[in-house]
Amino acid sequence: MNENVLNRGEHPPCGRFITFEGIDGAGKSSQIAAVAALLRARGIEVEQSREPGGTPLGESLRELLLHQPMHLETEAMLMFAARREHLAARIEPALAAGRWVVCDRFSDATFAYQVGGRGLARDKFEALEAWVHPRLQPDLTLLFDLPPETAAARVASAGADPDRFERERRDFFVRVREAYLERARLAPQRIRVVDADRAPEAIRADIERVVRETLLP
Ligand SMILES: Nc1ncnc2c1ncn2[C@@H]1O[C@H](COP(=O)(O)OP(=O)(O)O)[C@@H](O)[C@H]1O
Ligand SMILES: Cc1cn([C@H]2C[C@H](O)[C@@H](COP(=O)(O)OP(=O)(O)O)O2)c(=O)[nH]c1=O
Repeated sequence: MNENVLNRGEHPPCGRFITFEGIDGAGKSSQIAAVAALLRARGIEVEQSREPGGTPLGESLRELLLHQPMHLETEAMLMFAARREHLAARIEPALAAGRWVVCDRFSDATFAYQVGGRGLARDKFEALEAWVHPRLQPDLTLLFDLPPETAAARVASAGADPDRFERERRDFFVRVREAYLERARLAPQRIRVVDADRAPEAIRADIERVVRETLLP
């Protein structure tokens, strides 16, 4: 038998999936670009995306989610509807083709914001997660952790019009932060807590080290 055929068949291409999480103002955005640049410099093909969003339909749902008042369960289902589309149209095809996906938020955000922050029943979250991605989880999640006061000051000094989530009070973000940390305790191998209450350079060095140690040969 032809050796090339055997070698090709043994290892189908499969990219890695990295997500970034944290309360609003944690400082994810610029660090995502840095991680994507680090990977590209290694010759890895990277797709950068975000949730809610990442597809034309997902971006339309994002507009509604960020600005339109709605029932909590509607909010949770629309987050997962956008995610279903994102998985089908972008994440799964990219990973299957060997590309890496670097994404600003995924289901840990629904656990933190809708379950932790707003009080969605856990079994409803678990049912939606099991429906939309029964097997897939990120290979690595970087959780940017910092006090809500610091994050709120950053959001305020950025000066943009706050959306429906950014307008929430301190106690909401205290609960969101606690729910993220709870999820990290449940999945310590996958979710790495990053101290985000530091200068951007220190955070960047930390997350580049974690990405190197966990995912790069
Ligand atoms: N480590 C940091 N220290 C101080 N300010 C920061 C830091 N990281 C980001 N910022 C600023 O805080 C604001 C929110 O950052 P951003 O990356 O948009 O957060 P996120 O995407 O997590 O909501 C921006 O104005 C950004 O310039
Ligand atoms: C993905 C996701 C986001 N969100 C919220 C968190 C954020 O406040 C908002 C948008 O996230 P994000 O894109 O991080 O906002 P920004 O770029 O303005 O920092 O959506 C949820 O409540 N549940 C979810 O499942």
